[in-house]
Amino acid sequence: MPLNKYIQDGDNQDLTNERFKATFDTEHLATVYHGGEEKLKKLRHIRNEITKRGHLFDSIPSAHRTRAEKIEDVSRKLKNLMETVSDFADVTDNLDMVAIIRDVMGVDGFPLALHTLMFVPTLQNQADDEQIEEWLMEAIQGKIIGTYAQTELGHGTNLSAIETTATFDKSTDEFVIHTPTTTATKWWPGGLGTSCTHVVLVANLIIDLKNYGLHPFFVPIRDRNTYLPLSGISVGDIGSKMGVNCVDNGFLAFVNYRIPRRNMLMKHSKVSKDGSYTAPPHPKAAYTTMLYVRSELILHQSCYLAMAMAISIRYSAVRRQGEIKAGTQEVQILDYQTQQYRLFPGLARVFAYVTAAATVSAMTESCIKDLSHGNSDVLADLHALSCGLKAVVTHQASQSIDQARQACGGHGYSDASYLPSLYTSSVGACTYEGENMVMLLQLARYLMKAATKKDEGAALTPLVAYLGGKSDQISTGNDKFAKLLSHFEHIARRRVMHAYRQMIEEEQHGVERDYAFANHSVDWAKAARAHTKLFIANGFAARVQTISDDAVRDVFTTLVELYLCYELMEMAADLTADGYLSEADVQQLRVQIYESLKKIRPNAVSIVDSFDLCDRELRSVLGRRDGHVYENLYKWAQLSPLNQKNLPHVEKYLKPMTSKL
Ligand SMILES: Cc1cc2nc3c(=O)[nH]c(=O)nc-3n(C[C@H](O)[C@H](O)[C@H](O)COP(=O)(O)OP(=O)(O)OC[C@H]3O[C@@H](n4cnc5c(N)ncnc54)[C@H](O)[C@@H]3O)c2cc1C
Repeated sequence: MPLNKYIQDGDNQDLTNERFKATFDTEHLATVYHGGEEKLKKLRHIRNEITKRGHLFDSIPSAHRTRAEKIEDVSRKLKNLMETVSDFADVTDNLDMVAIIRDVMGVDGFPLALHTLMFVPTLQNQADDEQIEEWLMEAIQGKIIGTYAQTELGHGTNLSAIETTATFDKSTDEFVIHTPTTTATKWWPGGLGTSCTHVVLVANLIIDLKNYGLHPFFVPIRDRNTYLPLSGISVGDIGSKMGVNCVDNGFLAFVNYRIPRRNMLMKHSKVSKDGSYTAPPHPKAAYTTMLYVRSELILHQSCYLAMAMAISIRYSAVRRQGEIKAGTQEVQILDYQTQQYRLFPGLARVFAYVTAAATVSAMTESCIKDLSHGNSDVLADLHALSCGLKAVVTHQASQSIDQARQACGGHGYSDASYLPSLYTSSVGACTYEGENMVMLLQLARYLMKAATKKDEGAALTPLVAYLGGKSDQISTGNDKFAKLLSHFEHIARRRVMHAYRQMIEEEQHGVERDYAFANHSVDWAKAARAHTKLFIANGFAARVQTISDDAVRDVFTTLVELYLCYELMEMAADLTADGYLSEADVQQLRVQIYESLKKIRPNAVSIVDSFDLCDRELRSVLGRRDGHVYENLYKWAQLSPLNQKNLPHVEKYLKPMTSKL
């Protein structure tokens, strides 16, 4: 019995040969990747149930549809899904729902994406018990469809400049919602364009002319029967975008629109009938939704990257192009070291990010529990970390996906590969949920405080304890990765303290701290990246110890080795600066990368098989399990609507040019 369980008769022979090379049991790696036997079993059960339901599929690939048709297709599947999903899955289990949505909807989004990802979680975390009782079930059942409306035309990042107002009118016990200027128009919320009946609106709370800052409000915007905008509301779609075009991102403006006082989400802050305001117990209590969403985002990114790796690595085993020595047989492109160097670091990142997502999700859950008991000790650490992870993971995942696309040559550029959708969906996340550079600078401010503490000899929390270490103490312990991890610590410490010292020096010359920080923000952003990479690297390396299967642990160890060396080489200049490592040491790291590529090569296809992604989910002609790429690319092209007869552009413009009649 071959160790790779994805072999079937009739498959492309090159792919089958690859699968026979596996040194580990793909079932065992799939179990590790999916977080345990039970989870893998459940995922497969769900997939089988979806397979039985034809009304959850598309008959024509999405790439051949117009934007309106795509939105219609995903909406049909969504309605069908909502009617049956509870028969085969636990709708409150987030992992189940992520898998189902990815399978049925794909990665270009759907009108209720923000409803699931932001609207419902915001109600869960920020509505009080009575409000939850009133709205949550209807929201979960899709009787209320919502989104999260925060960004305005004029301001996204700078929340303090958000202009929309919610002014309390004591006489009627209502809030009056108003859009005072064009720039105050809400812009971007997913699903707002055509689909939502409600929004969680982020607006300035005004009581007796005093502005209490931004607060969330539950606001109906469309009639649930007619779908017409309610009086006082202007709403619509903002048009097509680089990607995620199955989401109808929208605009929204209000003219003195009234909602009851009790429509302010009041779990944390409250306004009573007489207009008195109660502040939240912890000023950042509402951050928990953000933490939750960011941990989800990291998980989504790891899935997108896993899909891109499965597509590009399988295709690279099927595709033959060129010869290593002239006159010999054309080689599988996966045999080129350059191809491996392009793809395998991305493969290692998949496992690194899955591990980081699981860790940060557990930390978030425990932080939310602590907060409910009034303990907010870890919130600052976790919030800062989540900013860094969001920025580093979305950026690197999208970079690796684009590398995967380029590594597939011309066919990678075709929508038939699904790589363009994966890239545009992944790269969008560099902007939403906190623009990446701004996220890094938020983490940098936390690191600045930590560096100050270190300077003052004060105690450091565990996540920044490395700042107190010394760079001349390269670990010589037995742990395989200890030395590499001490290099990560060195880089993070060096970058943080370098940015800090530059800033302090300016301060000593009379520059105010805010300006001194801003003048060194590039260095601070680099410090934030290094801090985040250290966290990911530590978690990934530690994960190896938890794997009991020897063969899987060997594969995992090689992936960790590649990950650590590759990320270190991306920051190589920091390693040789100040004589920390010699050129020869750095060359050794480079050699270790090439060795890891060689070790991964025979297992590459089996590793991506172990992601256990089915063809329906992958939506990629290049990434098909059976490897029959060429005949199916031909079939895919036949479905193009441009292959119809008598196209208007030909009839109206081209024929008159070419016709001799
Ligand atoms: C696909 C997609 C979906 C979205 N969905 C939603 C949604 O559902 N709901 C919603 O409310 N919003 C949504 N948004 C909006 C998104 O949250 C904002 O675009 C994002 O917060 C960035 O804000 P901005 O567009 O105003 O960019 P800006 O803040 O104007 O950023 C522009 C540039 O300025 C830089 N910059 C800004 N401030 C600073 C600073 N302090 N220091 C240094 N550099 C700075 C940034 O780094 C960036 O390079 C979505 C956006 C996209 C692309």
